[in-house]
Amino acid sequence: MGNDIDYRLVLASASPARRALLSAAGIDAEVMVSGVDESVVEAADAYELCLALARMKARAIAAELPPDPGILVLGCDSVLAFDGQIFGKPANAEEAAKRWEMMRGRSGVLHTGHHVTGLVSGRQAEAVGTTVVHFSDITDAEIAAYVASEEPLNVAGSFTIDGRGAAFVERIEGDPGNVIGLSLPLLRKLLIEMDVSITALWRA
Ligand SMILES: Nc1nc2c(ncn2[C@@H]2O[C@H](COP(=O)(O)OP(=O)(O)OP(=O)(O)O)[C@@H](O)[C@H]2O)c(=O)[nH]1
Repeated sequence: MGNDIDYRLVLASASPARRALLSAAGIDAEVMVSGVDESVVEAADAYELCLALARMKARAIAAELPPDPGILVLGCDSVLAFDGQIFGKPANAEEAAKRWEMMRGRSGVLHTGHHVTGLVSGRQAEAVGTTVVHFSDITDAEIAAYVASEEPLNVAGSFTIDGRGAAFVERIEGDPGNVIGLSLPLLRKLLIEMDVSITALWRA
């Protein structure tokens, strides 16, 4: 990919947090939600699952776009690997509470799959960001209040590190953005694989 192309990013994700991370980093991504059925994807483990889903989301949007060499499509998917299980978003409040009863005082690994594809070049780059998350040993009352806030119902792993959930995460090992939903240092490296500088995506 040459440097004389006017690149812009299409984010194949409904996640407001992902869009906000990009915007804060100088990148105004156009959002196109793929609406793919994530349940059809089988994968051996959390790492493979989030990568396959990120790839599926990006490719679904890429297939809808005109062949513009400047468009790069980014798909992401986040899951928590905990105690041999894969936690996406909880099905309901009961599941969120049950998860926290298991997670409190222990740690899990938040995996976020990233897939970038160029429309005309057909080039693509993908990787999984992993961040270890150490949860506080919170009380039953705190779990009940957190679930009642509804925050944990819409996020992978039933927790956030930048919302109410921040009070319940002792520390992390790795990129915080990766937990929120998109790792910018990882995106930079994927773009380099495609001969694109992340600075080329910065708003003027
Ligand atoms: N703000 C915030 N959001 C989080 C955090 N952890 C996970 N999430 C969100 O949880 C959601 C994970 O579900 P995904 O299936 O990856 O993404 P989605 O929101 O369903 O959106 P799509 O990409 O369109 O599927 C994403 O929106 C993440 O941004 C966190 O610590 N903070």
